[in-house]
Amino acid sequence: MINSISKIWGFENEKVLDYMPGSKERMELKRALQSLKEEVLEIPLIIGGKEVRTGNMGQCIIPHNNKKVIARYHMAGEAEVKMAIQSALEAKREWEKLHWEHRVAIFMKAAELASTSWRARINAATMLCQGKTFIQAEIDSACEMIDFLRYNARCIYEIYSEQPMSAKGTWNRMEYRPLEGFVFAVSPFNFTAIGCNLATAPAICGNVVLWKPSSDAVYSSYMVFKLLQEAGLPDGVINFIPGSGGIIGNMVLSHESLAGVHYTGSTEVFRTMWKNVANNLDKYRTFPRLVGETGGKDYIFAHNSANIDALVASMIRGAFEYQGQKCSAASRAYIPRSIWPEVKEKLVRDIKTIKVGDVEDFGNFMGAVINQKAFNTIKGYIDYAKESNEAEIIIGGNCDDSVGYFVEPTVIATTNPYFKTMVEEIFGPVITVYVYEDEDFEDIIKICDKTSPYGLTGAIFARDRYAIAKLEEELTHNAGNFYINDKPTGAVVGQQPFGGARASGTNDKAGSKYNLLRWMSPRTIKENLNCVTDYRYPSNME
Ligand SMILES: NC(=O)c1ccc[n+]([C@@H]2O[C@H](COP(=O)([O-])OP(=O)(O)OC[C@H]3O[C@@H](n4cnc5c(N)ncnc54)[C@H](O)[C@@H]3O)[C@@H](O)[C@H]2O)c1
Ligand SMILES: N[C@@H](CCC=O)C(=O)O
Repeated sequence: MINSISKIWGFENEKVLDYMPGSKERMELKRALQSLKEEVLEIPLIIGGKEVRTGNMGQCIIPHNNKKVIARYHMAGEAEVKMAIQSALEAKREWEKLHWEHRVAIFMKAAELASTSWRARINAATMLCQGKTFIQAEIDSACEMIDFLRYNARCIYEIYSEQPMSAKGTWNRMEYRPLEGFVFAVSPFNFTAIGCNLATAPAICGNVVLWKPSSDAVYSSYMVFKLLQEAGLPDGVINFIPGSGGIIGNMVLSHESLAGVHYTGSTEVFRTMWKNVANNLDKYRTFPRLVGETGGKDYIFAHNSANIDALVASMIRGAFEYQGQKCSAASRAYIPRSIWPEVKEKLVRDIKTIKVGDVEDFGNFMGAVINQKAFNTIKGYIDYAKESNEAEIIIGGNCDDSVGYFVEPTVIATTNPYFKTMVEEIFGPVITVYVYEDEDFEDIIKICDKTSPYGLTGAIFARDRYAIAKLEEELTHNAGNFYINDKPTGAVVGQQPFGGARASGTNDKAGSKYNLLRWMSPRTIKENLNCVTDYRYPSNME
């Protein structure tokens, strides 16, 4: 329908299903888990819609059952990267001309599939591949992914509807062109939804994409890719190229047609990519857009007026859900001395009840961490605290990688507000508490602000409104997502646009208009309806 302007109506977040015993969703999920484990999948690259096999293989294992291989995947090398760029640029010709309604319809269809017939399979894949409990998979690979797809469609409609004013005798229009070239989407292991959004947000704007998923999330990312194909994504619009980040990154970032990087992952890798782009700057046809959402050292700051039960529940959920492997995870806390004894007692009492184990047992609150490297890093931080005379382990601290990469939920208390585990991102189930004297409240806010280089999420707990106002004002720049009397995790698409600044990234707010605008290059078109036919001004006329 070329001669129409379609409206995309309101947006509602996908409902989080509760998986009660005996429920339909629980039975479907159990069946999907069983069926996925029965085969060892062989995952090809997908370039121009065709399966490509290189024979250079990686493997996908289950984090909580680390001898169990669920897939082997082919890794891209130089030839495949070249092929993927060529196929993307070929697909671009038709894709960018396709009327936006047809483009958007594909992603709305993908959301519908993810909400219905694909829900159990993608959630099961996320549980096995990334070690998520059913509820953590549900909020990620079902709800957040569906929300990203639907909300982006809605935002496209709103952006395209924004048109400039026109003075009498002229007609001004804004055309929201896709970028010239291709976009490189590079995703982290920890959210299936983020991988989907990194690849599809530029594509919904009319761009073509090379998608390199994390080696620890190839399995679930491949399922997402198959879902997009079923939804009707044309060949070559997104090309799926798992493999080594360094090898693929170096080749892609030095290509003249690189138009943008859509990245989520560690700060260190984003810095490497940015430097790589800077070194290649003279080659590019256009300045590439660099969008990167990176690490965090997220905090909970309590005032002595805080509701202690709410504080404790948020510390536990914020620090230990998905084993602390969220960029938003609470990993440092500032607690006033006057309430610490009660906070500590309740924290220890509740953490003792946390069940850690195989995520297929729906009674477990936590599973294993993603891989051996992460296990070793997290254990290293815990060992460091155990050996320090500035810290003590309040609860937890044991690690066991014999069956899966299990780390107990761990609370460290330190006497040094700049202790290593108060500063560095750990990305595991470890939170460090600094107990401050109540009268030092204002000084400690300043310390909280400058302790870590990151600026992603932060949560404050207080009932005193002056304290809330003070914290909100003083901590303006150290969190892009700031929570009052809530945990610092669990942002919802359309409700709390997500992202942070400082070392946490470019803060382009994933799943929002701000992000989508980065994948568009607007063209302003002025048409004169009443042409000037004489160069002279009226005052020049004799
Ligand atoms: N701010 C956010 O929204 C957000 C969300 C999720 C995760 N994260 C961050 O991601 C990190 C955890 O994820 P991870 O362990 O998968 O991150 P990572 O940095 O190890 O990897 C991210 C991606 O970069 C790729 N990569 C590695 N080297 C590369 C190179 N030289 N060139 C191009 N690509 C390269 C990896 O293969 C992977 O696909 C944490 O730091 C976390 O805070 C941030
Ligand atoms: N958006 C997610 C975190 C994504 C990073 O890992 C949250 O708000 O918890």
